Amino acid sequence: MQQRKKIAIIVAGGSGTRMGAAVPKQFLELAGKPVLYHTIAAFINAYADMQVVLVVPETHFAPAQQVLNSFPAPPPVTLVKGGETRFHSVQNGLQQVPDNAVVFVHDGVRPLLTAALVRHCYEQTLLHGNAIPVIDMKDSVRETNAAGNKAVNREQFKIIQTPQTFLSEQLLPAFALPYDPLFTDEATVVEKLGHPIHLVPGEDRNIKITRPLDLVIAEALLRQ
Ligand SMILES: Nc1ccn([C@@H]2O[C@H](COP(=O)(O)OP(=O)(O)OP(=O)(O)O)[C@@H](O)[C@H]2O)c(=O)n1
Ligand SMILES: C[C@](O)(CO)[C@H](O)COP(=O)(O)O
Repeated sequence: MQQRKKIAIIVAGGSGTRMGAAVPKQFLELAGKPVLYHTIAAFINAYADMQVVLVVPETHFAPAQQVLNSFPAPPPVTLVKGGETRFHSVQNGLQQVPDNAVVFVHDGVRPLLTAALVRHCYEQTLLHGNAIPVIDMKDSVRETNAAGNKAVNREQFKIIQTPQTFLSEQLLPAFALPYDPLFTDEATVVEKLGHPIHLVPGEDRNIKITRPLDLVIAEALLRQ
């Protein structure tokens, strides 16, 4: 199968409101290194020819550069400024993407993904055009509405993770669409252009660090 350029857009342009820390959560320490260090390392360890586009708030270029300087060798990373929402941060990152690439879009605050997941997403994208990692729901689920609530069959639902991975010819035109607040991930945007979305198994450990408890869980998982 023909190989393609590999570009990881790591979105870390948020402010971490729900974490409530003094600095955005992507710069907090996790097992002795910033969260972002672990995330970048997972991608560059997956493929020798991986190129990373790191999207950070314009106000945080200096701490982002410090993270990059802490690698044993300079990593292949381009810094790009974040946007108003996650969608706009992805749009900014996409400006660095060449044609004929496989593009991974990953939350900077999911530092525990494995290189195996990155490689599986790449291979599945070559076969299916995209690959979206998902895990099963563990809890019971109810739908709420104005009238009250009702149980739903959880087998019909999946929890969506990143890296959401696409051929560049699917992702680039999709992000020319006007912003819609329902675009909470890339699959939703690409689906809007009519592309079927190919789900692949995600990883339980690939949590999104959102609140203080998530950092405690991530630390425990890293020390396993
Ligand atoms: N304008 C934005 C908003 C979010 N993100 C990134 O998208 C990922 C997932 O977003 P989320 O967990 O919601 O991060 P925050 O927006 O920082 O958190 P909060 O919603 O609590 O403020 C994070 O890596 C975050 O940095 C981004 O690049 N640009
Ligand atoms: C992209 C994502 O991580 C998939 O689960 C999620 O949609 C991000 O949501 P957030 O509201 O930006 O945290």
